[in-house]
Amino acid sequence: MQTLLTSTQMRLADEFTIANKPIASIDLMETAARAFVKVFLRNEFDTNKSVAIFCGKGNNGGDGLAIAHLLLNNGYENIKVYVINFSKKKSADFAINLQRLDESRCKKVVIDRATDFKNIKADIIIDAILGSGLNKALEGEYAELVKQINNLNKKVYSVDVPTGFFAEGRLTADYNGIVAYKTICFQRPKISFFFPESKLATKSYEVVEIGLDEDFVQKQESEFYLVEKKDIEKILKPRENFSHKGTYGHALIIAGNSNTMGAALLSSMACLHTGAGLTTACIPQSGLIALNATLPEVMALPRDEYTRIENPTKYQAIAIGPGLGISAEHERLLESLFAANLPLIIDADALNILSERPDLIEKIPEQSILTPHMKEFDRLFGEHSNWWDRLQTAKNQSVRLKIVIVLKNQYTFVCSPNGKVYINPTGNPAMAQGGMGDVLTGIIAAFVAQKYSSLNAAILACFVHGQTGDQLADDKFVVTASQVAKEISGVIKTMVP
Ligand SMILES: NC(=O)C1=CN([C@@H]2O[C@H](COP(=O)(O)OP(=O)(O)OC[C@H]3O[C@@H](n4cnc5c(N)ncnc54)[C@H](O)[C@@H]3O)[C@@H](O)[C@H]2O)[C@@H](O)CC1
Repeated sequence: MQTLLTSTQMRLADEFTIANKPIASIDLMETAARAFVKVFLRNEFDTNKSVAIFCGKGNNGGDGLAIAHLLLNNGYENIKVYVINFSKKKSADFAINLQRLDESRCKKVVIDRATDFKNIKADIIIDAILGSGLNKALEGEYAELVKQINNLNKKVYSVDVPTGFFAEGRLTADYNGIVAYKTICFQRPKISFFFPESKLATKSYEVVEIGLDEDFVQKQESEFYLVEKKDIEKILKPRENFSHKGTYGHALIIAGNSNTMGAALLSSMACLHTGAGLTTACIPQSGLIALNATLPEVMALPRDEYTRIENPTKYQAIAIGPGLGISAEHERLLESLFAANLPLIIDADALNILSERPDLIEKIPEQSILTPHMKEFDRLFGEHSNWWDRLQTAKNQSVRLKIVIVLKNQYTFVCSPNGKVYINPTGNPAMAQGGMGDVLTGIIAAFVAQKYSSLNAAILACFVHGQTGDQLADDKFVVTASQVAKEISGVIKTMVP
């Protein structure tokens, strides 16, 4: 897992590296600039293009000056640096790089006021005005300057973070910072990049290594971790010799209704392909033919309004909710499962039932896994106007109720009872289609059945679900839920030790 750091922690990592490694602060800045330029050159290899580099007077601006130098050395002839002189304060490394620039042949313009700034003819803009040192929203001259830069409608590359964008914390819809085409950020992605609001600030981002002390970075106390493929490979267990269906657990999927039987089929299909030893679908009579015709390996437990799950302990995982329908009978069924006090996987309509019965939320069995999307989450725990606040609530509720909350989005947040948030990096917009959540629920159920802990099951499921979608999206505009369910086993195979 990559530990994600706040801006303050990044500054500490910077100081620690300078104090403990044989590297001076100005050389660390040079390394960062070089790493930026490497990516920039890969994206914009045409040295005939003209580049305008806007530099503030802090270290972000210092990076910009070093980048100007490097681009000149890499054959870009048409480079112009705009020094934003709105404050007297300047950082020491900015001052060193400004002197270096003054000794070079690079063109430089000093901007004392936003109105000094006239039409810029450059093909590309590099934004190094303010970086992670941002301490308040842009206003006055900075806000005006940024507005003018955005109005140029040029391709903007931001250094480390778009000017005006908070690297962590609440993001509001009235964002007035730089709108970047790409942000090339240092050592770790910014926590804010995982929130949907970040699309107002940058279309994409790429992280570059700048030589900060990795051990120090990794050991920082953090609430946010980014899951990596190597973590998944470490958690996944191979199928053992002499094992049998009993080894891999029995999953029960309580799902489907007359008009939403597909949800039960998708969930069961995903559970099957993720390796549960046995899968039983608890569905209404009306779905039996469909189930038997499409998923012969899955057993049926026909459901009517009086159904209770007799002997729930015979299942190693019980998931409830996909396409279930909301009714008094289903409410009673959920309540009876809670009474058995076994961890459950709770999705879709089971979540909607809970949002109508706040008293039941208090009775969710510990170690259960809830898989809400944004709307389901807000129905359960209250309206939120931004993702930062929503995630804080998810974190707090996970700790309070001792449950795992899988808050679904392009980057899904897995909130654990230990207060940590594990961010899933896989998945893509081609997967934005009905049924995808049902598949995720089936995958989680299969991992729980195979005796992974609730947290690991959720982390594994989100990763392989997204990874399967990513592989399918390589040559597809849209990826359907059943395609993901069917391919999942092949993807897991590539990651099992
Ligand atoms: N690990 C690190 O921390 C490294 C950081 N580097 C660069 O250093 C940057 C951070 O540099 P600094 O801490 O000098 O800060 P910045 O260069 O981001 O900002 C400079 C100063 O602007 C002022 N300011 C903040 N918000 C403002 C606002 N809304 N309006 C007007 N002024 C405002 C603050 O006084 C701040 O110190 C990073 O983003 C990165 O580009 C790199 O040089 C190398 C390593």
